[in-house]
Amino acid sequence: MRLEKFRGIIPAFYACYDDQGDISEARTNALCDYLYEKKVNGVYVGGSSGECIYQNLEERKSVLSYVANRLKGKMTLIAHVGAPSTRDSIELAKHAAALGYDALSAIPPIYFKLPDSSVYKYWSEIIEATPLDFIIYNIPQTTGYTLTPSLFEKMLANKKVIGVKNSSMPTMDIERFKKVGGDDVVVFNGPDEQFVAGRIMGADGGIGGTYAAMPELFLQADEFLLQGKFEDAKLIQSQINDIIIALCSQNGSMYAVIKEVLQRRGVNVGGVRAPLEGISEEDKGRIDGIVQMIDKAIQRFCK
Ligand SMILES: CC(=O)N[C@H](C=O)[C@@H](O)[C@H](O)[C@H](O)CO
Ligand SMILES: CC(=O)C(=O)O
Repeated sequence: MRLEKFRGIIPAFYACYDDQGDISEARTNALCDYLYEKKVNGVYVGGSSGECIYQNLEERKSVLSYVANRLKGKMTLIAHVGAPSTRDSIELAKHAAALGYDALSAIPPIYFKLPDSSVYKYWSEIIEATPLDFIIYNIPQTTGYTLTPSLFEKMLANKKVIGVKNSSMPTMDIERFKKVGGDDVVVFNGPDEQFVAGRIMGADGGIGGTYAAMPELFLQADEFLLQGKFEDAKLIQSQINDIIIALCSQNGSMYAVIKEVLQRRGVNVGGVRAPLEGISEEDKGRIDGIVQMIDKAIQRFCK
């Protein structure tokens, strides 16, 4: 029951900037409202997609506040509080707890290659700082650190650890983490390109960086799985993957392209922060095509 709210489709929330590149409360609210309207199950705030790595502590705190003010009580709120130092991570964690977030999450320490003992200590100190539940974020391709089932098991001895958001590519990792944790933990699929496979291998839900560009399609994929319509789920995943490949094939970074897609879908969240690159003139025309792909897929699959 306690874990029931950590299921379904949980978009990773994007950084919302004004035209000067500062965090925008109004644009953050607009993204909140759009996602609420789409009936997603929750949001994951301040992760990779939130450009957390390019924001200072005050900025990250204000984003957490704006989202909680707008969405608290309307959907599940997960705060990503991973930061370079344990000290800053704890400060973010306490802020999220005071705002009433449903759970915390954090990547392992980055930059220095630290041993498992340091990773364990880092996560444990964040967890001890607040009463909130905690979701480990395993994303080896960006952090360079791979969570093993044995460290996961060790972390699970702490009852506040409720699961893992797994972004490694093998779907077998999802199956292994689920095996270690059983029904008492939630495992989220990370790679959006294999959402359907991840769910079949045992993921309870998904947290993803492209969900907000096309929430209708991920909600429908999840629905097909719940109904046992695997052929339909496979078809929609294939269509989603064509769209993700297009999102990643422009001059601008994937997030810049997604923000332009959102703009065309009626939500202005500004651009991306450097060193992420913005879209080019040539990208603009091609992004029209991506929006058409999304619209066509919605027409085809979503009733
Ligand atoms: C490496 C990375 O950022 N992974 C995200 C989180 O798991 C995904 O949601 C991707 O944004 C998505 O799968 C697109 O490649
Ligand atoms: C899932 C994802 O992209 C994030 O961490 O924000």
